[in-house]
Amino acid sequence: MSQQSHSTSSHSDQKKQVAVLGGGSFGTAITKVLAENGHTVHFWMRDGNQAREVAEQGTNQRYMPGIQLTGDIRPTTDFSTAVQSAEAVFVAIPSKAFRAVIQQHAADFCNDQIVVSLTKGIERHGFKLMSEILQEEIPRTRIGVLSGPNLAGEIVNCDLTATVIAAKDPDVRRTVQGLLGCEYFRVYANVDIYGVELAGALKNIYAIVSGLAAALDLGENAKAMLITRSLAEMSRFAVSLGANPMTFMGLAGVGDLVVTCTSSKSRNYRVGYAVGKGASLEDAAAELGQVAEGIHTLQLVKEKAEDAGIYMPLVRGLYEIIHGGASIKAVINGLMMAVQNSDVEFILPRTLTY
Ligand SMILES: NC(=O)C1=CN([C@@H]2O[C@H](COP(=O)(O)OP(=O)(O)OC[C@H]3O[C@@H](n4cnc5c(N)ncnc54)[C@H](OP(=O)(O)O)[C@@H]3O)[C@@H](O)[C@H]2O)C=CC1
Ligand SMILES: O=C(CO)COP(=O)(O)O
Repeated sequence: MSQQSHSTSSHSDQKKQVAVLGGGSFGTAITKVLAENGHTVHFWMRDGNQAREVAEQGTNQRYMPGIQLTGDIRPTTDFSTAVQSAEAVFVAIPSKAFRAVIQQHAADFCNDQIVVSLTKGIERHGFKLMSEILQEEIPRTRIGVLSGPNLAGEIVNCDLTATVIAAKDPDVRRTVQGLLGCEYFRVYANVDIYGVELAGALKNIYAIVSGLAAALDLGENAKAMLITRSLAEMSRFAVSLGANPMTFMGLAGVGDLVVTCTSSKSRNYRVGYAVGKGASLEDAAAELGQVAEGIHTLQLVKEKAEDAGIYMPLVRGLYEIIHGGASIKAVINGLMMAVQNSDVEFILPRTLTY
């Protein structure tokens, strides 16, 4: 579907003041949806030149070349101006900078303000998810997480997309559905914040694995095996950390895993593909010029899984290839020749098969 200029009507007729933090690909995509739904969007970014370009040209050429932004978008580098009057704040800052940005500006948020993380990553210290950082830094606010199969490059073309808002507070869920929902963007609700958020972060690792497999042209059966075993592995990990396994059956789980493991539009997939073709991780990441959260998440999840004794052969195999200098062929052979195991371990527990 090609790019369209949309005069969409949001599910709610009320036009609101909202804020988006982060001027990258996803911040731009969500800003576009919100503005097309008629809301006033205070769009915060740190780069003054970029803010000027959005204000004067209605474009963000660095992150979304060729995309025209329309509606009441107010780009700013002034954080306080951005969040002050916003009913809801959407945060699209990469996980590495997430806490620093929120902490520095914590005083600018209002009591009971809705703050929604769009970020799919994990903080190194303490293995914290972004909603946990929000809870620690701005506990006065009402917190949500938005995650799902949401390639920014498709959303800006108004291609049909669904996502998940996870929040404990039903008013947060309803408000976000009202703000974002339109004929090309559908928002489903969940209460399992931890599961939804963890799914979004974990799938980035498996997108790298799938990109790597695609570079080796392993075949269609292998693709299906990899995606399905990725789902088994990520849900095993998440459940042992307290998430609801059923969340992984939804858009934030299977949905996001499928889109990022099958599309070269995913940056994590592209990193894996480049490594599979012989590039170093550093060169692959530099070539991308945008964030690929899976690179950092891989290391954290590998360490966490080892500490907690969680069986994660794909994570370990990818880590050995990327950081341990293991040959891809040897890792694949090790995975295929590992002890025969059960398919769905929630039905037939893994240990019973030995
Ligand atoms: N793109 C996508 O399809 C999707 C992305 N996400 C998630 O959204 C999050 C953001 O990703 P995305 O927008 O794609 O990333 P991009 O790489 O496209 O952009 C990153 C943005 O973050 C800004 N940024 C980085 N560090 C700081 C900082 N210290 N202070 C202020 N701004 C900062 C960058 O600013 P600058 O240009 O000045 O460096 C840039 O605007 C990630 O966690 C990603 O996983 C989720 C769903 C879909
Ligand atoms: O999360 C995404 C799609 O849902 C975007 O994936 P990448 O960060 O790999 O581009």
